Amino acid sequence: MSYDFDLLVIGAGSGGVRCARIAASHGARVAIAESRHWGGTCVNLGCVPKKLMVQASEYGDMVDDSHGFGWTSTRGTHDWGKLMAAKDREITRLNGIYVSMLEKAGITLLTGHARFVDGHTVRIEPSPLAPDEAPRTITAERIVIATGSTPVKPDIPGAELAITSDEAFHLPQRPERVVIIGSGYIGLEFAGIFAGLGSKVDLVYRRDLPLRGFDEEMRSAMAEAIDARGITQHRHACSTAIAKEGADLVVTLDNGQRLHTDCVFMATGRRPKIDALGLENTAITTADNGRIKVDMNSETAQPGVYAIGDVTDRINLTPVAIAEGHNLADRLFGKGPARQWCYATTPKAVFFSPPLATVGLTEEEAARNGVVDIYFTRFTPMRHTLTGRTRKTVMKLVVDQKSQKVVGVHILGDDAPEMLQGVAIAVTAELTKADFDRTIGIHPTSAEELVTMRTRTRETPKAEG
Ligand SMILES: Cc1cc2nc3c(=O)[nH]c(=O)nc-3n(C[C@H](O)[C@H](O)[C@H](O)COP(=O)(O)OP(=O)(O)OC[C@H]3O[C@@H](n4cnc5c(N)ncnc54)[C@H](O)[C@@H]3O)c2cc1C
Ligand SMILES: NC(=O)c1ccc[n+]([C@@H]2O[C@H](COP(=O)([O-])OP(=O)(O)OC[C@H]3O[C@@H](n4cnc5c(N)ncnc54)[C@H](O)[C@@H]3O)[C@@H](O)[C@H]2O)c1
Repeated sequence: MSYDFDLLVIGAGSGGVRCARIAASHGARVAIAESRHWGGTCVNLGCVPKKLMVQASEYGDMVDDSHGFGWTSTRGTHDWGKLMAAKDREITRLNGIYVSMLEKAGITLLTGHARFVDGHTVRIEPSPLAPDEAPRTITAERIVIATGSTPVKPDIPGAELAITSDEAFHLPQRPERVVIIGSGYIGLEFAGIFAGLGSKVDLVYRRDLPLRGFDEEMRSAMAEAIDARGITQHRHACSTAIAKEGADLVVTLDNGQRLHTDCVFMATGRRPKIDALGLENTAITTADNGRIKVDMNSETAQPGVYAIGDVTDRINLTPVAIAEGHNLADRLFGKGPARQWCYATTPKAVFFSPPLATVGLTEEEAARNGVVDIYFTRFTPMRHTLTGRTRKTVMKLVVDQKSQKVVGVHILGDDAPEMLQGVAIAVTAELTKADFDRTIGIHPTSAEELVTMRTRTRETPKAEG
């Protein structure tokens, strides 16, 4: 049987674009379908605009901090419209780069919503990106689903009055008051953005500390950093309803509190995007949350159809989607060995101000494997000795006592993600505390603390069970 293409990729986000480009570089005839925006979530509604907004939110504090160094400038006011326009211009530029990069690679661009007709056939239907495009039917020997994920809101009365991160990138003006529900990545990052730009922020979450799943001690340090940023935390609280009262939105919490606000922001997670994908016309199976089930090779239950990135709900980060797409294309079309990655040491960063960056195991996870040596330090970074700002840097090395391997590194503080990328190489290479110790520091930096923590802070016994 002859097909129109060797490979059809559905979704031109982080994973799909890399998969298509690598497959084309191996000589495959490739098409890629995109229904909404070239570059996907990361470029349009995720990492890139978020990081630009985080950076925007840090200038006010920097102006204040400069006074400690003799400057006399004052903050002035922030122009939200100007920031949004600048961000949109940059995203439009990136959209163009993605399109030309794909075209230069000889990939056929199909603008529209893809829906499976069968395991080798897909119908491309008109979508917001191309409402007037005529529908087409495409066949491909292999198909990769890289359709990403989409925000979810809890099913409470008035949920339709709340926004998610999708809308937060296009608000016509900055809300003076924001209630953010959820204290994961998105909740914290936007709490930091709005607080830094001058909004009054209430952060509502269900547990005693933010960032479930992160190292407990770092979660506590983050809770202190959130306080230091002037954000009000409502712990052990769940929103039960949202209502409009006059000009205000009112969020009712299960502890009886009522929070008056201008904007309610649900940062309560995302779900895999499989809407109208026609999976029922294939043998593909999904889990309860819509995650497409795949095997170790990213292949679905439909032979020849694969899934990568957020739609598989494994590690939902851009570099992981890229790695999955690259590896799959190498395996399907490459001549040599496929490029491999170490997923166990995927570094992660939460772009709060200050940011938190982490690689490897938490203390709690490491203790399940055996006795752990902890090296912990908390200090005022040099800059803030003059600014007077209450902003600590916290660093933690988690060392497996028996092997002396550094199995986890956690940093909360200015530039933590920039510091951590290099350390992630050391953790991936399974280096020991002695390797850290024989590395000379760079002085004067915060990062030098990573190689100068001489005295063990404590020993954590092996966890039972
Ligand atoms: C607010 C926010 C901030 C984030 N910040 C970071 C960060 O700082 N660092 C980080 O590593 N990760 C971050 N992420 C996560 C990151 O964006 C995702 O993990 C990554 O984009 C996943 O890539 P993907 O290829 O799986 O899907 P996506 O990038 O979501 O791409 C999927 C594409 O498929 C298209 N599509 C969907 N269905 C169809 C269809 N039927 N037909 C055609 N096209 C379709 C979509 O329009 C989309 O363009 C962030 C996410 C959010 C929401
Ligand atoms: N810096 C980054 O790398 C970055 C930034 C943003 C997003 N992401 C990726 O995108 C994913 C999604 O981000 P996210 O912040 O939406 O998800 P998340 O899973 O990080 O956080 C969601 C939070 O909402 C809470 N929650 C869920 N249902 C709730 C409810 N009904 N009421 C109250 N709270 C509820 C959860 O307990 C959790 O703390 C992340 O897991 C991450 O993989 C990464």
